[in-house]
Amino acid sequence: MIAQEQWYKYLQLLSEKYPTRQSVYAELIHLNGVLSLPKPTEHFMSDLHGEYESFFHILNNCSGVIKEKVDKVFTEKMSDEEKADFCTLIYYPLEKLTTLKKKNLLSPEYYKKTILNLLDLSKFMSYKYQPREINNAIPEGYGSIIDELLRGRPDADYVPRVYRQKMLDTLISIGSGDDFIFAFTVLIKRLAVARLHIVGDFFDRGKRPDAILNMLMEHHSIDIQWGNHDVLWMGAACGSETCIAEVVRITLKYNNIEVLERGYAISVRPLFLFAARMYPHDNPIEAAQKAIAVILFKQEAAIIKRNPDFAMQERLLLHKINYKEHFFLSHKKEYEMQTDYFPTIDPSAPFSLTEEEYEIIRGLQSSFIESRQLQRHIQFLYKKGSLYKCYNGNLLFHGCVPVDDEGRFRSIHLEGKNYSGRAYLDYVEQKIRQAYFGEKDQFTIDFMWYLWCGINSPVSGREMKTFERIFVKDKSLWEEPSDAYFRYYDKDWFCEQLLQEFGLDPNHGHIINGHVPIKVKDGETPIKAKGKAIVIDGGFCRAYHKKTGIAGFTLVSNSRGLRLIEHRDFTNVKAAIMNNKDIESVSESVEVQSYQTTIADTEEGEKIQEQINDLYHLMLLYKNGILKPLE
Ligand SMILES: O=P(O)(O)OC[C@H]1O[C@](O)(COP(=O)(O)O)[C@@H](O)[C@@H]1O
Ligand SMILES: [Mn+2]
Repeated sequence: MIAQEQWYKYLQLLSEKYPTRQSVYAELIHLNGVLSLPKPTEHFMSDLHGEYESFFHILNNCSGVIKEKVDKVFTEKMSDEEKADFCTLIYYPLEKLTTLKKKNLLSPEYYKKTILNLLDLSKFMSYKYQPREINNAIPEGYGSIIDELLRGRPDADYVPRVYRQKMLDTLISIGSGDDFIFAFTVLIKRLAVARLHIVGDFFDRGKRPDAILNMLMEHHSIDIQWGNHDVLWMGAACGSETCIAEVVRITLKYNNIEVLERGYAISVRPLFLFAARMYPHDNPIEAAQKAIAVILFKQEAAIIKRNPDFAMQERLLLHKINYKEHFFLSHKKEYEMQTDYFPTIDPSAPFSLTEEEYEIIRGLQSSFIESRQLQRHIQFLYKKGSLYKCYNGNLLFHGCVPVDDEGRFRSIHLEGKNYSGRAYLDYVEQKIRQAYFGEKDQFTIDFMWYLWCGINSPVSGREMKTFERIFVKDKSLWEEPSDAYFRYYDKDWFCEQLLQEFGLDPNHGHIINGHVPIKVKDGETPIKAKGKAIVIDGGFCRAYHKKTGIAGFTLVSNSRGLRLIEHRDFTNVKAAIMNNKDIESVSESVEVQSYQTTIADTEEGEKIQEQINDLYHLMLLYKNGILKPLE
């Protein structure tokens, strides 16, 4: 009864928005039309790892999709060179126009020809959008004119052509050609990719994660699934000293101090000064790396000791170094070390931080907490991000869902309770949010570090061996045991079980992961379990190109199915602008449907269907005189 009253109240409210019969009819007709449009295109990428330049280009060329469309529309009209030139204009309009201006090549004819071409391309690409959406995709201020132009080609042979011709001539003669070209290029990019999903790992290894985030903060439609490197930086921004030490260590390892100092105004000078005194024989970067690594392992020990639930006692390591005879003792075996010089470790109390080490980490901690730019970026990750996402029938997450050796969801004991499967991921997500927005108790902050490197962490799924990788020569100790998940995601039944666990259709859904670089050069394929799972870590970052043999993937989901685009190496943005040098990309179908998916099949479609139902009932209330419409 109550529910019915509430619904009636809701319909009354709705009648304020649609006060007349005509307005209800119009909206019903519109929404039913929308349901039949093809599903908008989604792009998925992961593991960007600070690789700003190539990602910047890929975002501008929409993973190669713009070139494909240009090839289709202008096959006969343009030479290959002209097409490449036109594409560069769309990718980098401001830079391209400036170059042309310098060469005195910007004539009224150029503007006219270019705007007409942009118009043709926009029209071709807007077929699957409703007019309202196209309008929303046009940058503010240009809406009505671009909309008018899109309705018909100014040189077409029918009545309104004179009118449109005049519009075009005027906008060129008053000098707004540049503005319109720019607006068209924005529109084209928005039409090409209706939704962008980034399946984790923005940070570390590459030079400019900060620039990537700045760029994505302007994106019109994006969601993010956090990766282990993201959670590490989120933990650092929450003030976890251990996460901070690890962030600083990785940044130094890749010689990326600029990200901290210029990008985030976090000074590493005190650490460098301290390290130079402690390790006078090393170069400054190496000294600082060692100094921060020792701080890191001391702090990790404190976390491990106070959190038995993490079951990481095996990762207490500093007491296993024999400081006199210079070896590392593991399972009763002696291993040679990279260094025997540990001036900040007292062998009788190896886990204790020195006064100076305390000071350094405290100093870094306040810089991380006070960095406005870092906090802005982390808030963006929280706002647009989540641990996993169910979107249009697919399941997106960076790493894994912990399972046992038989592939059954493993039960994880934390804070006095057991969690498994989806409930475990929900618990983890809630903790990640609590660490930033809720009560910052010790466990919650420690857990952020655990999520970075623990075997039960859904974003890691590995037991990391950072200490061994830095200090022990024998690489057999570098191997990182990983969750059985990574052995099972190639099995159909396993993927089906996982999709079901998340309430998705096991026959049509896909699992989309990042995290594990796919060694394409060794014949490995990102397509697992006949396409039920797709692992899209193609190694955007340069440091990993050798490992994968390529330079990243984009997975594309459109109304006809799924395809995977494999990107090749990229020179740089300057060459792209000056010589029209695009990233080479090869595309492969993953799944081709005989039917076309429409908006009715998507999540947005479900919402629209609900709106239609409500409007239909409002219409009945008007018809039966229960509510009185305005005449
Ligand atoms: O290749 P690097 O930068 O030395 O890092 C190696 C470490 O990074 C990790 O691969 C984690 O990073 P990813 O999430 O990018 O795989 C660890 O498993 C490993 O210990
Ligand atoms: Mn990862």
